[in-house]
Amino acid sequence: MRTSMLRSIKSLTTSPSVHILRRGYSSEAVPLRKVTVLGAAGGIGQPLSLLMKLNPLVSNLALYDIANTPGVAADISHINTRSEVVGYASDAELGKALEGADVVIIPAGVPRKPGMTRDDLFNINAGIVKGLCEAIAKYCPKALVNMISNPVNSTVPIAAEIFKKAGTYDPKRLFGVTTLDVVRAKTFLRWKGHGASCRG
Ligand SMILES: NC(=O)c1ccc[n+]([C@@H]2O[C@H](COP(=O)([O-])OP(=O)(O)OC[C@H]3O[C@@H](n4cnc5c(N)ncnc54)[C@H](O)[C@@H]3O)[C@@H](O)[C@H]2O)c1
Ligand SMILES: O=C(O)C[C@H](O)C(=O)O
Repeated sequence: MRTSMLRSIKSLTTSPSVHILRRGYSSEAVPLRKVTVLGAAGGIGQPLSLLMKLNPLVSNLALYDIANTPGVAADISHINTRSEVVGYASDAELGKALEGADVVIIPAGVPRKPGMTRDDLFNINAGIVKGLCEAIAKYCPKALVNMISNPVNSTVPIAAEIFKKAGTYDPKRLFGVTTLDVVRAKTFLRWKGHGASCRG
């Protein structure tokens, strides 16, 4: 009886299914992490949310937007990866979207249309970012905040001021995505260097 039991255990521990179990066990050791995307249904928000859904480090994905959230959240939730997806569709649900978030990514706002300057964007996006950051200070003051909404060199300082006012500011927890501007600047400089006119 004892020998056959040992044999069974041995066969269990060497069978391919155990490797799967072991893998399953080790993935459970990955800590729970909630990521909230504010502006999740937009041109940037949708592919960004998809990438977050593919990230095995994310356990909970909260998708918030004032328009089109249910469809986007449903589509993204059908991807068979670890994280649970919940969509939040109105101002009244913003607190729930943010509660417990470890990381908040903000692509909410308007993008430039032909003829608009970054100043025009500022006039609209500053107010949007202000409201969202006030909610972050209230519902997830310790979260890492990654700003995408442009002009990012103004929206990050707005976020900083909101957090300072709320007493939650930590410069190590506030980020802005500047890659686009850096890449553009390099391209325009190269064009200048070659005597070509700046387009864009
Ligand atoms: N930093 C960068 O590298 C970079 C690159 C591209 C775009 N952007 C900026 O990102 C922002 C989004 O661009 P896009 O192309 O996705 O625009 P978009 O119009 O496609 O999407 C914006 C989304 O924000 C939502 N939104 C508006 N107000 C909101 C609010 N108060 N709360 C939550 N959601 C709100 C809209 O409903 C929409 O779904 C723009 O400001 C754009 O300039 C930044
Ligand atoms: O260039 C801009 O200011 C708008 C555009 O959506 C972008 O951020 O690239």
